[in-house]
Amino acid sequence: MTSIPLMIDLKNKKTVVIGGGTLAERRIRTLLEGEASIHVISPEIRSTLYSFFKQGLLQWSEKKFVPGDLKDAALIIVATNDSEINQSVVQHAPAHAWINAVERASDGDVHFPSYFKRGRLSISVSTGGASPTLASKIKKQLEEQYDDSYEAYLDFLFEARTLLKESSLSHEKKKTLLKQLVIEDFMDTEKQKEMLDWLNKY
Ligand SMILES: C[C@@]1(CC(=O)O)C2=NC(=C\c3[nH]c(c(CCC(=O)O)c3CC(=O)O)Cc3[nH]c(c(CC(=O)O)c3CCC(=O)O)/C=C3\N/C(=C\2)[C@@H](CCC(=O)O)[C@]3(C)CC(=O)O)/[C@H]1CCC(=O)O
Ligand SMILES: NC(=O)c1ccc[n+]([C@@H]2O[C@H](COP(=O)([O-])OP(=O)(O)OC[C@H]3O[C@@H](n4cnc5c(N)ncnc54)[C@H](O)[C@@H]3O)[C@@H](O)[C@H]2O)c1
Repeated sequence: MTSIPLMIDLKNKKTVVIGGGTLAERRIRTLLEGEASIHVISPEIRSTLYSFFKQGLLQWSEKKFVPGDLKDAALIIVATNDSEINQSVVQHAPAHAWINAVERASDGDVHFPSYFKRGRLSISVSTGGASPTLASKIKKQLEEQYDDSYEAYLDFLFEARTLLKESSLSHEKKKTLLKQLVIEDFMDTEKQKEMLDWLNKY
């Protein structure tokens, strides 16, 4: 399988999760960050998922999977501990839907990478299924390199870039400044303020 990384906005997109165990919970935690509309189909669900259900964060149908459950799904997470059921879900998935198959990734077409966020900065790591453990290890190393301070720095870069785009500065000057913002030491909040004040004049 050849995959490409893609950032996706799942807000209000119908996501059907078949199964309510450990793996379903891991996927649902990620999906909740993306504000997806989540519908869990499973005769039993873990207590954490039950509390999400009680808080109104997801819908839950307390029953076994039937093919009609997949109607209108944009994304389907196949996460039961029964291989035959998992295969049946994949077989009945509508052609338009994306599938994440936790038991055997190659049965689906979407992978979940290891990732972390620092505000607007997202860093994700995938090993193409070779070693999720290595992906997790690399992520931890990058988490140290790109620490919490990057959140504020990214907010600054966003604001500065927005001001630059709207400014009357020449195209060449804009290009030079965009490069300088990441080459020079603009992690310093004093320097950030000076730059924003300067940009606000143009
Ligand atoms: C990153 C992370 C995100 C997450 O799952 O949320 C993730 N797996 C994590 C952990 C982990 N998973 C497994 C172990 C046990 C040790 C080992 O095997 O190494 C550990 C280690 C642990 O638990 O710490 C076992 C395992 N994983 C997969 C299979 C099935 C298969 O290979 O087909 C099996 C065997 C199942 C079995 O035993 O039967 C498949 C996948 N796991 C993926 C992601 C996708 C590929 C990512 C990549 O390309 O690197 C993919 C394809 C799933 C998908 O996206 O659909 C998360 C790290 C969280 C973090 O960031 O800390
Ligand atoms: N991708 C990964 O990283 C990874 C890691 C470990 C395990 N796995 C695989 O993921 C699968 C799920 O593991 P788990 O630990 O979440 O299992 P689990 O036992 O915690 O949960 C299984 C869930 O499936 C539900 N279920 C069973 N039959 C069903 C049916 N007919 N319809 C709807 N729901 C049904 C159960 O009610 C339960 O909620 C296993 O097959 C395992 O091999 C994947």
